[in-house]
Amino acid sequence: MGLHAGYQNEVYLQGLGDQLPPFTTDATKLEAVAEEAMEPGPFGYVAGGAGSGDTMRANRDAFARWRIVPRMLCDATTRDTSVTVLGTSMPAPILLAPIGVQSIVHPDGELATARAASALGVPMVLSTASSYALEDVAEANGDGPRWFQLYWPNEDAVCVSLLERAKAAGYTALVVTLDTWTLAWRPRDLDQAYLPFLRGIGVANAFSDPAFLAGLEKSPAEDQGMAVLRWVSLFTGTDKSWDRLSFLRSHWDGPIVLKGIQHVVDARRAADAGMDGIVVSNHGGRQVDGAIGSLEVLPEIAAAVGDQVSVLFDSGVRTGADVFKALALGASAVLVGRPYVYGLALGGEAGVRHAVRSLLADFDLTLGLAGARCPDDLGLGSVRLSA
Ligand SMILES: Cc1cc2nc3c(=O)[nH]c(=O)nc-3n(C[C@H](O)[C@H](O)[C@H](O)COP(=O)(O)O)c2cc1C
Ligand SMILES: O=C(O)C(=O)c1ccccc1
Repeated sequence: MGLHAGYQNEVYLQGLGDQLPPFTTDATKLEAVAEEAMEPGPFGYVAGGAGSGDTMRANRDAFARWRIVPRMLCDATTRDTSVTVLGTSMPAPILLAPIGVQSIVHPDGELATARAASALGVPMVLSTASSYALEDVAEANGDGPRWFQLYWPNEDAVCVSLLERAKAAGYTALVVTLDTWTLAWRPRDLDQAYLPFLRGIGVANAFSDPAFLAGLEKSPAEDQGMAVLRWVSLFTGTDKSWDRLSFLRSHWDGPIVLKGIQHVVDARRAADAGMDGIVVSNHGGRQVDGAIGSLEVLPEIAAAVGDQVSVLFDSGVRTGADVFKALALGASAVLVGRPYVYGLALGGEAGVRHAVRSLLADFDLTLGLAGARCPDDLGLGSVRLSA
């Protein structure tokens, strides 16, 4: 048996003692379940996408078009889902995507996520816009694997300071997000006039950063509004260029991954720039409304650069079958976003654990039932485009 499939037995056995799982094991229903429990502002912020939601739908539609073609009599009873990506070994090719401002859904926010991730050995990618300082999240994460997501500040001193702090706190890889240099038109948030930062959430890394604080005339305690504006303006704009990646390289000695790649030419540029990895992602459909479904571009990007850089994938991963399909189409691992945030909203640390264990078990079982023993067994022959 695979390690994670054991959660299936655990759930059924607990049923003998009349105990049900804390909430649904169906990640495609999680959003509806979470909506009942969440405040409208935070729920809309998490669930929403750019514009009409077209790209969010495209992300899911792209998964539905690919079908798994199972194989039989493969002796897939004993399975090993573990992989090593960019020097980080993980129990399955699944990481927790960087999600900012998690305290809007649960007071423990990223601390709870960090504890759940560490208990499972699943890597978390901490957002620059976290609600707790990166050092506090690292402490909650303990020995767990962790990467840091960078929203690349316009001031080099602040950038270097964040990188040094992340390194010192044990984050081993840097994920540089390129697709969110300003927030898209998001009607769901606009209609409620709801934006977390303006309410002073997601600024913990700024307000604990000496280089950031050095640029303020008044402390955040004296003038929170000015401090928030400075933080927001640091991440707004596109003055960076491909040749500036060498700056990050010179201040970060671990792997660097570019997140938000959708065009094969950009994937090649990332490889040419000496990056270690990319995340094929459209930010969960939150940035360019009308953009192509992220899974649609994965095969061509993996074919173009898969032998030079680690190709990770996100946007729309919900089930074990989705993980399977992304790996078959060339990803070495996937990041999952909203599902674990709904888990956090519904049950704090235990909720994240349940949501992630459900995905791990579902993936492990799908892998075995389709006739594969490990992620490496998957390839283009494992799936087919349906009409
Ligand atoms: C509420 C929310 C906040 C997010 N914050 C960040 C962030 O701070 N940094 C980042 O790189 N991506 C952020 N993302 C994007 C995720 O990392 C990821 O790309 C996306 O959620 C994947 O799609 P999925 O939610 O369909 O799994 C955020 C996504 C959501 C839903
Ligand atoms: O909302 C987002 O998608 C996002 O990436 C973000 C950006 C800054 C702060 C918090 C989240």
